[in-house]
Amino acid sequence: MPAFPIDPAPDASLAFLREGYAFISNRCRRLGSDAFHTRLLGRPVTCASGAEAAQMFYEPRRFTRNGAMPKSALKLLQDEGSVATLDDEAHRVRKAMFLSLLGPDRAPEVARLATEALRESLAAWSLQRDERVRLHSALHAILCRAACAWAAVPADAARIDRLTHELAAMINNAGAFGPRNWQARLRRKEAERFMAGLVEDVRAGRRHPPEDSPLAVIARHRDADGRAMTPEVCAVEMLNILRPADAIARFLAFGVLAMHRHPAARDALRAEATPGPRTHAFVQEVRRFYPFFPAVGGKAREAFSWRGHDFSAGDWVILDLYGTDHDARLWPEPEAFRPERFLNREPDAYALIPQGGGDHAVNHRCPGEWVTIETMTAMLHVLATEVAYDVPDQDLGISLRRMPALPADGMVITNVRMRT
Ligand code: HEM
Repeated sequence: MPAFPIDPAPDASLAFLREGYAFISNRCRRLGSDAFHTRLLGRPVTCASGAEAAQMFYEPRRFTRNGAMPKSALKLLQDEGSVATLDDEAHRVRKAMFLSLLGPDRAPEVARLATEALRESLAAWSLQRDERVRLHSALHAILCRAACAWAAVPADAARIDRLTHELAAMINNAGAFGPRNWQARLRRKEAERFMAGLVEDVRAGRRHPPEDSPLAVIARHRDADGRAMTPEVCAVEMLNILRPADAIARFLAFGVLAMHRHPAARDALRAEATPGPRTHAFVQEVRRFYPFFPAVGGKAREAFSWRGHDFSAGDWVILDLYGTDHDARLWPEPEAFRPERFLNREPDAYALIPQGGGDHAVNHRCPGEWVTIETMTAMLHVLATEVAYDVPDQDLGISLRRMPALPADGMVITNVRMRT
């Protein structure tokens, strides 16, 4: 007998699309349980929510990501051979490479490049006051430029423009099936060919990026078996470093929306001459409050028990990221935007999980978390303190059915002025 309640619907796929980010937590509430059994895409699955579920899910080596995501989404978001598809020693060694590139000591460098690029754009926008700036796409282009500079990817304005569109298509169409997904995959192939060519140039001595740049590190990395990655896998990992520019741009657009909706929270940022604890707390609350990845899936690698239910090897489990970040047991009044909850408090590794949970080195938790936090902190502080702007009439609504989510009109600002 299953230990958890069973969702009475024969297949919940349509309900998942209809309810989006709230799908798992709605059912957990209704069924009075932190986990339930259902079927998605015709396959049996256990969905689980909350910090204890995250602890169960992020037990090292318990789950693989292989077979846990539809192939159409995998092809756009990670692709074969990427760090996300590896397990055990192969994963540990590849992940260590990512952590050496993206860890806390490297994050300030990315934040500095991103902030410089932002300041340049702000100065340009302030000269054309009637310009409507759609912040999500504008910030994506800015971050893409900064990420290319940092990763040692040579790119002129046209190449950055193309790359920005290719990367955006990967994210926007990951949840789509059919022609839209195929088209995005074709664009991904173009980006991959370009990256693979750069890696071949480095290996042949035709190109000399800085020793500690992502391009150089990825080109010379040796996997657990002592072999270099193929140029194709190097290209996949280069995109894994560039593509999240879109993710950070989404969180920044949400951050600007939060400053607009909560002027007192924005004033707390303004009160800090340089980004300090209040700016940090604001960034953490943006990451907790606003939706990005709804959930993450894994397939059990061996049998284990949790809360009286026996899982078998091959069982499919989905962990509710968004619902855990809105769990009232962890976050009193979870639907209130309250940066103070993070003042002088570093969150538990299984409670705040917009980028996964547990230990970065031994499981699949996002290695880009430090870069995300540091970049958001620096850029939101600039947006709060160095410029003023108007937020014209627009649809600022966020549909929890649209994955990945965004304010409906992309967060438009106008009349950008430099603050003296
Ligand atoms: C808003 C920003 C971001 C969000 C919401 C986000 C979210 C996530 C999530 C949910 C995972 C999967 C965790 C799991 O499978 O358990 C992940 C993995 C990953 N992320 Fe991020 N991410 C962000 C930024 C970044 C950045 C800036 C980078 C790199 C520059 C990055 C690179 C990766 C990589 C390489 C993985 C796979 C790690 C592995 O399998 O071990 N992400 N991210």
